[in-house]
Amino acid sequence: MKWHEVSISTKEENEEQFSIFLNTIAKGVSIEHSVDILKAKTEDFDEKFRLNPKDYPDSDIRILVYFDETYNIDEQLDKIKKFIEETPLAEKEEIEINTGIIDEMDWENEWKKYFHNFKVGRNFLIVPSWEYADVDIADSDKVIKIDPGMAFGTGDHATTSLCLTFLEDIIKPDDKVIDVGTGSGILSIGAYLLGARDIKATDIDELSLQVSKENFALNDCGKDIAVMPADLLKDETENYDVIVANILAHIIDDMIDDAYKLLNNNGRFIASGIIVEKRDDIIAHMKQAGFSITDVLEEEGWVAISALKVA
Ligand SMILES: C[S@@+](CC[C@H](N)C(=O)[O-])C[C@H]1O[C@@H](n2cnc3c(N)ncnc32)[C@H](O)[C@@H]1O
Repeated sequence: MKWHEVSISTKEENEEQFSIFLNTIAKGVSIEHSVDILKAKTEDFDEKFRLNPKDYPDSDIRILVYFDETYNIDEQLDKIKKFIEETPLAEKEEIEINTGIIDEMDWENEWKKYFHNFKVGRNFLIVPSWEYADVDIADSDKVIKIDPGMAFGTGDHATTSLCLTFLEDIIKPDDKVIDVGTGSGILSIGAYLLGARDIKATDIDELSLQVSKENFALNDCGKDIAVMPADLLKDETENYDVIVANILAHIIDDMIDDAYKLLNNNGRFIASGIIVEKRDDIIAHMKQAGFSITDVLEEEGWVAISALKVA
């Protein structure tokens, strides 16, 4: 099947608003950060960059939006333009939109060009499953094999790596953990490698649940991680030592009170996916719920918060 690809180049500050809106109208949305594109360009002399330099911004982000061929692309472009007109966005006049047609296989595999093994935190080594046989592994490496497919969570997005960094510091052997919005399952696998044993991975997205199960099997922890559909912590009844969630700020906001209720004393809520502009509101709500904020990390405009429940 052929696909319409719409590419939108814009400031990184606009990422959250665009991604929320575009996910409601398109079949697929992928966000490329200029740092990653430039890394790929210098590491691989990326062919695509040389073919289409104008598609690649020197700074900020490029959002790729996909509609299958049954869509009327002009109508979709009108919706995008209306959204831009009606939404307060940074440097609107600089937003650039291009369109093209591609084969399905292209966009399902496109991101693989940019995904190679890399280190996160002190000891995590993230390895794309298709590279595993060729990677040198040190004794100290905690290897997460991953094939995210179309789910979120290769580990190289700041929101994910900040969570892994926090998990490295806080997980204790046999901790009971819930990973809300598991995506590819990467955070649950990280928690497992750090010694957590009673782990639940949830998501509202069916595809993510399927992909995470595949990744748990790939990392030989399928038996130790329960996977289930759930909307945040709304129907959760068990108690946990660690709750980790990398979702957007307004969604994190909806789960703060439930997280506090469900955590054991001295338990931690690791919350990520928060743009820097929303940090203070989220921290204020966490404190109001009863949490002590012990650490806040920031990278590429994203914030992750480590909140402690003390009785
Ligand atoms: C940014 S991804 C994070 C994936 C992975 N945990 C990581 O850190 O890379 C957010 C995930 O949250 C899921 N999600 C969004 N809203 C949710 C909700 N209300 N309840 C549970 N999961 C949700 C999405 O489907 C997506 O898989």
